[in-house]
Amino acid sequence: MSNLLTEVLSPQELEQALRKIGAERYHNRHPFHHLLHSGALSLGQVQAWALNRYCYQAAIPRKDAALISRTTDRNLRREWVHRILDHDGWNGEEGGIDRWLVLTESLGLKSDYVISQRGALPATVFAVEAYVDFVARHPPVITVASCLTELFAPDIHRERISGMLENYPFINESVLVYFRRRLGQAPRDAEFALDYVKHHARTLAEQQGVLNALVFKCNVLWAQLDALYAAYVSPGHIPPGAFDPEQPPC
Ligand SMILES: O=C(O)c1cc(C(=O)O)c2c(n1)C(=O)C(=O)c1cc(C(=O)O)[nH]c1-2
Repeated sequence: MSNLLTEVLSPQELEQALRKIGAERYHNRHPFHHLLHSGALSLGQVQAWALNRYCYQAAIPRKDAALISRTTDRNLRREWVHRILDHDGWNGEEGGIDRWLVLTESLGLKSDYVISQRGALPATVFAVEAYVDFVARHPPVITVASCLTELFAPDIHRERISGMLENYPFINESVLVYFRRRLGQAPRDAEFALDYVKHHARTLAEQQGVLNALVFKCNVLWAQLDALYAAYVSPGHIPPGAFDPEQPPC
């Protein structure tokens, strides 16, 4: 939960409060990302990150469909639908999920295994499903706000592209094409979402809900990295059935 509001904020003040949450809680601050971007991880640890992160990618179109199902606003539906197509692909063009599978394949993971999500950590599955469930249960003004983490994504994507290219022999440009594409998509999506929230969250309750939604979403992202850290960095307890770099899946 974010700090409790005592009075209605202007749209500019609401934006400032949202940006403050991102500055404090976005997952660019997580130690796992610092290890990932600085080249400190082994191939097995990078594989674990990529295959767990696949679960997030695969859930994004489902949560966007849940959002669309809840809105009576045609303009919002029309604007939002491209997000699903960006991930799933459209008209013969590959989407973000295909690009993610290029990344996991080039790290040596079979797509069937990645898509099955069999090797995912329990906490990844819970966090990702919590996001889909949150969006299905809340009204659009709140759920649009939950994707505002994307305001902060381009910086981390840029850092990831340059850090991983520089620091890992098994990473090259073609592997990171997913993130290059998101550099154009995320700012467009985030700008629309921010504008929508600033115009539609007018009451104290709505504004509080919007701030809480962004905190919730930062927690969804943070919890995934906590789980990766605990399983693959320290103390290194890999849950039963989860991907084990020492015993690659057959
Ligand atoms: O690599 C990242 O750190 C990162 C973060 C986020 C985010 O902030 O939720 C997204 C993405 N990537 C991403 O690639 C993506 O497609 C995406 C969609 C959404 C969303 O909430 O709708 N977030 C994100």
